[in-house]
Formats: sequence, structure tokens, C-alpha cells
Amino acid sequence: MVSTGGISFPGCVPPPLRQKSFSPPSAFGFARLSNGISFKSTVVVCDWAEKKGSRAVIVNGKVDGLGKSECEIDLDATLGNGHAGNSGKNAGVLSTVGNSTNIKWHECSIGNVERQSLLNQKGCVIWITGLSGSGKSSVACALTKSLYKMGKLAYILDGDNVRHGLNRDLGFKAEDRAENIRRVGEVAKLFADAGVICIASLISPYRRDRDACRAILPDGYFIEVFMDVPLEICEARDTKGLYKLARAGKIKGFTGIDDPYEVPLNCEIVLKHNGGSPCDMADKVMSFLEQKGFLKA
Ligand SMILES: Nc1ncnc2c1ncn2[C@@H]1O[C@H](COP(=O)(O)OS(=O)(=O)O)[C@@H](OP(=O)(O)O)[C@H]1O
Ligand SMILES: Nc1ncnc2c1ncn2[C@@H]1O[C@H](COP(=O)(O)OP(=O)(O)O)[C@@H](O)[C@H]1O
Repeated sequence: MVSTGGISFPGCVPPPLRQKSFSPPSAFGFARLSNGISFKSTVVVCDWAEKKGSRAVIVNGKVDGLGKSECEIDLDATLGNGHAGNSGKNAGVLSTVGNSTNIKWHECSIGNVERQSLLNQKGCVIWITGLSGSGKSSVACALTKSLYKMGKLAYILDGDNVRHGLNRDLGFKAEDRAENIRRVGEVAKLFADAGVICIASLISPYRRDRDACRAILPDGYFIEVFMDVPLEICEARDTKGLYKLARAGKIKGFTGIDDPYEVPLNCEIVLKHNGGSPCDMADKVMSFLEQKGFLKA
């Protein structure tokens, strides 16, 4: 555990920021697998293919020696020539991503670098996770106010609020929670690409779902904040009366009562329950943002 300025960094300290395009998923060229096989492909379509373990789809490509014209691989390698996203070389090439066939990424000459200079800040995702009643929304709001006072643009994606609209079709079983997190993760990524400091405040009880959101962002741009507040304290607060209902068996699958919460293992910031007011906690996140260079272009 490393501690800096009162902020705890359990496990690893996030890597230094790298200016990297948020634009995706298509690249020409030459990829290399972990087993040493190199292959030429006209297009590689994937989610952040340069990340180890990402899925990649080779369209119209040839895996040398195997002669496949279309295949799906686990990419455990780096792409030979990086993103083609802003090179313009892939004009006219259609891709397949998930169930979306024949799609093409469109680039604009105004990109996230230009938006960052406009806003004098770097967009990122601050992902606040913790039990119901742990103080997620309070910290999200306090942080937004502090940023606003500094002239920095932030936007909160609160689990409760997003469930009033975009995610109104989802319940609380594990698959629904996973889809809830996935959608919010994708929306948060768009906000970050827009240059906004996006504060996602959701219980997000499963490590795998949170890690999937981290994986779609450039390294260092997903800042996981764990509200380390014991269940007894959350339950004693019970502002909405939900714990009482859950204990009475009137709400089934309530996180912390009869549904799991997986504590983060390597988050960037831990906010302990005795760490002061929501404003004090927001200050710790502010220091982190300052230190990592997010509060300037
Ligand atoms: N079964 C169950 N378990 C947990 N929480 C429940 C449940 N049913 C309703 N609520 C209310 O929904 C809010 C959590 O929504 P999230 O979208 O953040 O949940 S999740 O991330 O999909 O797990 C949560 O809000 P917060 O108290 O702000 O966390 C609750 O008010
Ligand atoms: N740091 C804190 N210290 C004491 N009480 C807090 C703190 N943060 C939040 N609370 C209180 O706890 C309750 C739940 O906070 P909330 O932000 O709604 O949690 P969540 O969004 O995680 O459900 C509220 O009554 C809030 O005033």
C-alpha cells in the first residue's frame, strides 16, 4: 500500500498518463501473437486491441500459414502500427463489431486533444463504487462542486438516476447489473472523450464489471474510488429505508444483505468511512486529479 498526501493507493499506483486517442478499434497492418506468429491483416477490429488479452477480429485478413480469411483470436500482442483511427487509411473499409456488421468508424479532425485544450482539462472517468448508503452520491456531488468552482466541467452518472432512463429496463440480478455497468462505462468513456471529468457513481458490486469499464479506457484514465464503509454503518444510515426492507425480506438480492459486493483489489483511491465529510473526501480526489495532470489540458 502506497500513501500519498492522505490518499491510499492499494496495490498498484496507476501508470503515468499517456496521451492516447480514445478512438478505436480499427487498424491496418501487422499484428503479432504471443506465440510469435505474425500475421498480415487488412483490418483488425477490436476493443482496444493493443491491450493484452483483448478480443480481436481479423476481417479479410490472412493469418500466415493458416490461410484463414476471417477468424477470431485472442490478441495477446501489440498491433504493429497502432491505431489507424486518425490516419484516414481505412477509408471505405467496413468492420464487424459484435452483432454490428458493415460498420465504419468516422473520424473528425477535431478530436479529444482539441476538446481538452478548449476546456483546459483532461477528460477521465472517476468510478465511485461502494455499498448503498456508503456516500457515493454525496462524494460525487461534492467533487462536482469543487471542480465547478475551479472552472472545470464534470458530469455525474449516478446509478439511481441512470436507472430512471437509459437503464430503466434493467433490474438487480447479476446480468442486469453487469449490463447496467457496461452501458454506464461506455457512456462514461464518451464523456471522457468529450473532455469532461465523468463521475460514475454506482454500487457496481462485481470486480469483473468494473474491470471491463477500466479496460475500455486508456491507461490511467479510469480512476476507481472505493467507498470503504462497513455494512453496519451503511445500514445504520439507511436513508431510503431499503436495508430495513431487505432485512424484512421485502427486497430480494439487496447488495450486502443477500447479494455480494466484491471489494476492489487495486483501485486508485480508498475513502474510509472515518475520513471526514464528503467535502473532505472530494478534496482527496481533487488532489489526485491535480497530481495526475487532469486539471490542465
Ligand atoms: N437489490 C438492490 N441492491 C442494491 N441497490 C438497490 C437494490 N434495489 C434498489 N436499489 C437501489 O438502486 C441503487 C443502486 O443502483 P446501481 O445502478 O448503482 O446498482 S448496480 O451498480 O447495478 O449494482 C441503490 O442506490 P444507492 O443507495 O445510491 O447505492 C438503491 O437505492
Ligand atoms: N462522509 C460522510 N460522513 C457521514 N455521513 C455521510 C457521509 N457521506 C454521506 N453521508 C450520509 O450517508 C447517507 C448516504 O449517502 P449517499 O451519498 O446517498 O450514499 P450512496 O450514494 O452510496 O447511497 C446520506 O444520508 C449522507 O448524508
